[in-house]
Amino acid sequence: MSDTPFTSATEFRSLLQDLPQPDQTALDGAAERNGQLTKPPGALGRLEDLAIWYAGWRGDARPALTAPQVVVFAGNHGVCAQGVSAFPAEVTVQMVANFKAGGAAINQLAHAFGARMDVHALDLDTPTADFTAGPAMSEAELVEALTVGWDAVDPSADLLVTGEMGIGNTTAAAAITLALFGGAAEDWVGRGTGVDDAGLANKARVLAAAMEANPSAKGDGLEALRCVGGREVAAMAGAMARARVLRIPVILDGFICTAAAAALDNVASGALDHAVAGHVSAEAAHGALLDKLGKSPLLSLGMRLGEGSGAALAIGVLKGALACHSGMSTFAEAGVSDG
Ligand SMILES: Cc1cc2ncn([C@H]3O[C@H](COP(=O)(O)O)[C@@H](O)[C@H]3O)c2cc1C
Ligand SMILES: O=C(O)c1cccnc1
Repeated sequence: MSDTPFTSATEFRSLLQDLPQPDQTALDGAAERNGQLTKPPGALGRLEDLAIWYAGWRGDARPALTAPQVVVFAGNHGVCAQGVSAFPAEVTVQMVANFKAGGAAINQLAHAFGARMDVHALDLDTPTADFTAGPAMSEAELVEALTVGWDAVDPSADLLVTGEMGIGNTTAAAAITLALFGGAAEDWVGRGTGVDDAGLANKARVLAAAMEANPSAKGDGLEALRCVGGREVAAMAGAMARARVLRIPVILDGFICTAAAAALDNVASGALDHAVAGHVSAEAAHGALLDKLGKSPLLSLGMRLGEGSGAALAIGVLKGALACHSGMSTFAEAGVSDG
């Protein structure tokens, strides 16, 4: 039995209307400390903003980052019947076994940056319905997936990365972004695991059919998650919302993770204030999506993997920012002239 504070999409929606804010005293204290550290003002660039942002959410002007959590959610997609991926759907369950055995990129990156990693496979034997014909999920299925995500967050974590594995999910993510931001299907599709030009055109066709079959997805984050998303995508949204309630900062990963985040932002503007963009992936529309959300990526490495991999790398950047912020001496402590 979960003690999740929502049992319906409506309750989840209203929970998002009343989210905690960062601690102003910690923000002020961190900004003041930042101004006293032994470096020219602003010389650590965005690392300074990152450290102050993190301090605000943690309620501590001089915080440490010692317990990052990476959670990878996996789901299967009925829309794979439309030939949207370069890989077969059985890769999803095979990769879950690989995650559990420690053999995937995200295992290595989580380990490299000192993060605990958890894997949650969501009903892999029952793919969501093909959303070119109607909603991918019922409301009960959506709530179940949001709940898995909500419950996956360790309350004692001090940073969250959500990752995903789900063959077909760049199509689901593109359908969510098309539903929320409009434009042409071609604006939001990308090559995912590596489809060719014909595959790209097919994905655009699938998106057009998805919008036709799911009018309620347009302009509504939760309906978009339900109708054209997927279980692992909804679970990421649930986990990010839980992190906000616990004031655990989040690093966003690639296109799919950011599409899940966009659904939350659509329901409640400001719902992503506790999140930074870890990287911009090579998936065609990720940069545009980050622009829509007003997020500037920390890294740009041409990655297009998902699994939380780009965000996991950015844990290193945030750790560096906090090592400087919390560990450096002030001008007074070091006896350095402050100009
Ligand atoms: C071996 C393998 C490992 C992966 N890890 C993440 N993805 C990524 O690729 C999938 C999305 O691309 P598409 O929409 O084209 O299917 C997702 O599972 C995503 O996490 C992988 C894909 C493969 C093949
Ligand atoms: O941007 C991503 O997260 C991504 C891109 C391609 C394939 N899988 C994930």
